[in-house]
Amino acid sequence: MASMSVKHAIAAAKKLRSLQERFNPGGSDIYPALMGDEAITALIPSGNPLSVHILMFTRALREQGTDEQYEKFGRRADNNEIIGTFAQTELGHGTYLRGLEARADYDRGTEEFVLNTPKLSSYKWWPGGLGQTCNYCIFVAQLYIDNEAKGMAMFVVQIRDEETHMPLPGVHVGEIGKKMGLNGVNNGFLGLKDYRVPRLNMLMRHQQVLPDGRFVKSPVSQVSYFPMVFVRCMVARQNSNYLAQAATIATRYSVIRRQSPIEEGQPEPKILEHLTQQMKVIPEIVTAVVYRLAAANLQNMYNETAEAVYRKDFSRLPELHALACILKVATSYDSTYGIERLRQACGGHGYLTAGNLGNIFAMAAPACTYEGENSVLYLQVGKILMKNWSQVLAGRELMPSMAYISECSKMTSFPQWTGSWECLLKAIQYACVGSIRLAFQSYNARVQSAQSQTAAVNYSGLELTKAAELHGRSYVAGNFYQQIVNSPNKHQRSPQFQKVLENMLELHLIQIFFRHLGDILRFIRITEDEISALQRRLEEVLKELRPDAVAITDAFDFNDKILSSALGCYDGNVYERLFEAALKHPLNRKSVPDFFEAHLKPFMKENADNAKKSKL
Ligand SMILES: CCCCCCCCCCCCCC(=O)SCCNC(=O)CCNC(=O)[C@H](O)C(C)(C)COP(=O)(O)OP(=O)(O)OC[C@H]1O[C@@H](n2cnc3c(N)ncnc32)[C@H](O)[C@@H]1OP(=O)(O)O
Ligand SMILES: Cc1cc2nc3c(=O)[nH]c(=O)nc-3n(C[C@H](O)[C@H](O)[C@H](O)COP(=O)(O)OP(=O)(O)OC[C@H]3O[C@@H](n4cnc5c(N)ncnc54)[C@H](O)[C@@H]3O)c2cc1C
Repeated sequence: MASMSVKHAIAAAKKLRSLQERFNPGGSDIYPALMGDEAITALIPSGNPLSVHILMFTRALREQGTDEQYEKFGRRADNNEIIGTFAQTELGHGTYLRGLEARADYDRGTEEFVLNTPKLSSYKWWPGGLGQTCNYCIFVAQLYIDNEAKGMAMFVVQIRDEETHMPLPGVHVGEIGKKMGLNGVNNGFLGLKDYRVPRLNMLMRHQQVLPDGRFVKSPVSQVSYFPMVFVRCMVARQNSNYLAQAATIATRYSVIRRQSPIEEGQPEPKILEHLTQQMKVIPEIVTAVVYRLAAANLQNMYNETAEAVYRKDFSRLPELHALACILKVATSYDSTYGIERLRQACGGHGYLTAGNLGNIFAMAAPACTYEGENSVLYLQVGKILMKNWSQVLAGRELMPSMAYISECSKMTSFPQWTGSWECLLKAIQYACVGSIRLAFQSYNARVQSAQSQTAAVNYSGLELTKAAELHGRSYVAGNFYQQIVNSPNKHQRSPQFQKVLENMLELHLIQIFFRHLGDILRFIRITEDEISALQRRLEEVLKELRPDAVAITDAFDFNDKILSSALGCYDGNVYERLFEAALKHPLNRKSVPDFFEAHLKPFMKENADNAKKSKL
C-alpha cells in the first residue's frame, strides 16, 4: 500500500508541478494548496506520503530559515530533489511542546549541534512519510547551550543517503505500524544518537546561535509554531471538502433509493422525501458550504499574515492563531460526525467499502487529533477569550474577529426576540459572551482562592471549552451571514440563486440555534411559542431546500473518480455499480472457494457424523 501511495503521490506531484508552471510560473502558493486538494485525496485513497513534505517541510525551510538556508535546503526541497517531513511529536509527548525530550547541544569547539533522543519516550513518532519516503526531516528539539535550556528550535537533518536511501549512521528510523486509515502515509519513528549537524542546520530566521555560542532570542517565540498554523488552515479547508464529498454521495443516493410509502397505497418515494432523511442530509450539505467559505476567509488571512511575518511584523499572529485553532477544531469535529451521519443516511449500503464513506471518514477523523488535539485547542482558544475579556473590562478594542464580544458586553439584556436572522445570530453571540463571562468569573475565583493560573485553567476547562465552541459558532455563522446578506457580490446573483443562499442561511442559523438551545436558554428568555415557530421554520426550509439538494452538491463539482463511490455516481446507477463492485471481490472469482474442501466440508461432515452417532 505504501509503495502504491508513493507512486501515485509522485505522479500527482509531477502533474501539479506542471500546472503550477502553466498557471503561476515562478509563484509558490498554488502548488501546496493544490497538493492537498480533493483530486489528490481521491488519487491516493490511502493518504499522501508527500503531504507533510509539501505542507510543512518546504514551508518551514522558507519561513523559518535564513535566505542562505533557503538556498542550501529550501530550494532543493521545493524542487523535490530531497524529500522531508516535520518531526516534532514524540512517543511520549505530542501536545505539550515544552515537554519535548529530544535535545540539541551546541558544541562551540566544532560549531556543531549534537542531536539526541535520550529515551524511548523521546523517539520522534508519527511524522508523515518518515517511515520510508523521506531522506531529510526538520527535527524539533530543545536547544541547550552549556547545558542551559533555550527553548525549542528546528534542525535540518539528513536521515538517509541520497543515493542508496540507506539510513545514515546514528539514525534509527522506521514505520510506526498499521493505522485505522491513511496507511499509505508511512508515518514513522526516528531516534538519533550523538548525531552531529553543522551550526547552520538550525533554522535561524527568527532566533540564532552565533559561532561562539551566544544565543539571540526570537522577538516572538511563538513564531516557531507557525508551520502548525498553516496546516490548521489547510485542515479547515480539507475537512470541509471531505464533508462536501460525503454529502454529495449521500444526496445522490437519497434520490435514487426508494423506501416506504409516505401515504398508504402510494408508490415508494425517494428516501430524500422523508423529513428525517432531509434532516440528516441537507444540514450537512449546508455545513460544508458554510465551512468552505469560512476556510477560504481563513486562508486569505493566513496569506496576508504570512507575508507580514516574513517581514518580521508579528502583529496579526495572535488573531490568526486563534481563528486557525477554532476553525481547525470546528471543521474536523463537524466533518467527522457529519460523515458518520451521512454514512448512516445511506442505510446498509453506506457500510460497504464500495460506497467510499468509510475511507472518507478515515481521512477526516485523524484531523481531530493531528496538528493540535481538539480539546487542547479549545482550551487554547478559551485562554485567548479570557485575555480578550480582560481587554473588554479595561475598555480596550478587540481584534476584528472578536469585535462582537465587545458589542454584546455592552448589552444589559437581550433585545426583544424577533426570530430574524439577525436575532438568531445575536442569540448565538450573546450566549457565547455569557459563557465567556462565566468562564472568566470561574477562572478568576479559582486564581483568587490561591490556585495557580495553570491549575485554574484546568479546573475551568469545561467552561473554557464551552466558550470556545460558541465562539467558533459565532464566527462561522457571522461570516456566513455577512457573505449572504452584506456581500458586495450580492447584486450580481440572480434572485433565484440569492434565495437558495438565503435558505441555506436560514437552515444554518436555526440548526445552530437548536444544537445550542440549552446554552442559549441559559442567557436569553425565549417562549415555547417562539421555539415552536423556529421548529416550523426548520421543517419549512428543509422542504424548500429539498429540490435544490442535488444541484447544490453537483455545484461542489466532484468528479466521479474523486468520489470513488458506487452510491454517489453522477449517473445514479447505484445498484448496477454495487453489483459490479461485488462481482470484483476475490471471493467471487471461484464458484467454490478453496476453504470449502479444506475446512468447511470436513467441519460440517464431522457435525453430521456426530449427530448421526448421537441418534444411534
Ligand atoms: C491542502 C490541504 C491539506 C490537508 C491537510 C491534511 C494533511 C496534513 C497531514 C497531517 C499533518 C499533521 C502534522 C502534525 O501533527 S505536526 C505536530 C503538531 N503538533 C501540535 O499541534 C502540538 C500542539 N501543541 C501546541 O500547539 C502548543 O503546545 C499549545 C498551543 C497547546 C500550547 O502551547 P504552549 O504551552 O507553548 O503555550 P501557552 O498555551 O502557554 O501559550 C503561550 C502563548 O503562545 C501563544 N501561542 C500558542 N501557540 C501559538 C501559535 N501557533 N501561534 C501563535 N501564538 C501561539 C498563546 O496564545 C500564548 O499567547 P500569550 O497568551 O502569551 O499572548
Ligand atoms: C495521522 C496523524 C499524522 C500525524 N502527523 C504528524 C507529523 O507529521 N509530525 C508530527 O510531529 N506529528 C504528527 N502527528 C502527531 C500529532 O500532532 C499528535 O498526535 C497530536 O498533536 C496530539 O498529541 P498526542 O498524540 O500527544 O495526544 P495527547 O496530548 O497525549 O492527548 C491524549 C488526551 O489527553 C488530553 N490532553 C493532553 N494535554 C491536555 C491538556 N493540556 N489539557 C487537557 N487535556 C489534555 C487530550 O485532549 C487527549 O484527550 C500525527 C498524528 C496523526 C494521528
